[in-house]
Amino acid sequence: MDETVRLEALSKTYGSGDNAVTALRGVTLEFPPGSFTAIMGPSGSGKSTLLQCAAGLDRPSGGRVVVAGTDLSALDETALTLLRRDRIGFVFQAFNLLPSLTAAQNVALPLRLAGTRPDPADIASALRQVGLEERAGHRPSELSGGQQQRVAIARALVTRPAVLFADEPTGALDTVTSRDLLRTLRGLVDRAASGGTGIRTIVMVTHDPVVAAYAHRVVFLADGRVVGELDDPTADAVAARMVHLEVAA
Ligand SMILES: Nc1ncnc2c1ncn2[C@@H]1O[C@H](COP(=O)(O)OP(=O)(O)OP(=O)(O)O)[C@@H](O)[C@H]1O
Repeated sequence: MDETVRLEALSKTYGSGDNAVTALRGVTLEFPPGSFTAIMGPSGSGKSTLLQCAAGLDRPSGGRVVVAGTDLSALDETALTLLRRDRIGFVFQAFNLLPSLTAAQNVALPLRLAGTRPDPADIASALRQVGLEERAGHRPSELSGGQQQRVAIARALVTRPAVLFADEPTGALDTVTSRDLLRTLRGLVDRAASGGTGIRTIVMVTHDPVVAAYAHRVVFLADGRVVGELDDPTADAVAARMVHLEVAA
């Protein structure tokens, strides 16, 4: 199956009449399997809105989102919930782990919620992918911030989603921990691209050029439009583009 995520002429307007705010204005993008893309742009440029619509958490006002061959706009709420559960992973700045559960139990949660009996081998595999198999029995309070975020990523991976969406996943982490986590994310995509199992596509929103430089490609948004792309980005090149965008905004 073609697992590419496609955004086709995506638009989003919040509110109506005098209060209407247009957040996206005809965004067309593709996120093919094996790609790790960072979305950047000035505050208010539409980054989070793009991620929410692409992940099926919010409905666009116009255009289409196609995830692994399925047009999200054609789905009712139940079908959309199932597709999100089975095909899409999310990681946010706040880790949202349940404090009373161990790392392994937190990772198993999406499977339990889906009514499946978790296979311990799958839980171990998800924790191994983020380098945390030794800490399976630890509760969040016994883990560092970076380790907690790794558990959140393992939890997103356990359902084997087609794509992982991440909104500022390193926002709450220090520099060293962020770097480790980003290497892990990049490694997951690169390993899958070279024939391994695991997550094949990551789309990540960030404000930080250093974070964006871990991606294969950076897409720049301004005022709800795609205004540029950079392949094999360096932090300096991303920062230079951002200065232009901030000045123009
Ligand atoms: N629920 C909402 N209701 C009304 N307007 C909204 C809503 N969510 C976002 N907006 C507006 O849509 C525009 C894009 O917002 P969005 O959060 O997508 O931008 P962003 O690039 O992620 O910003 P930031 O970098 O500050 O997080 C902004 O003008 C914002 O005020």
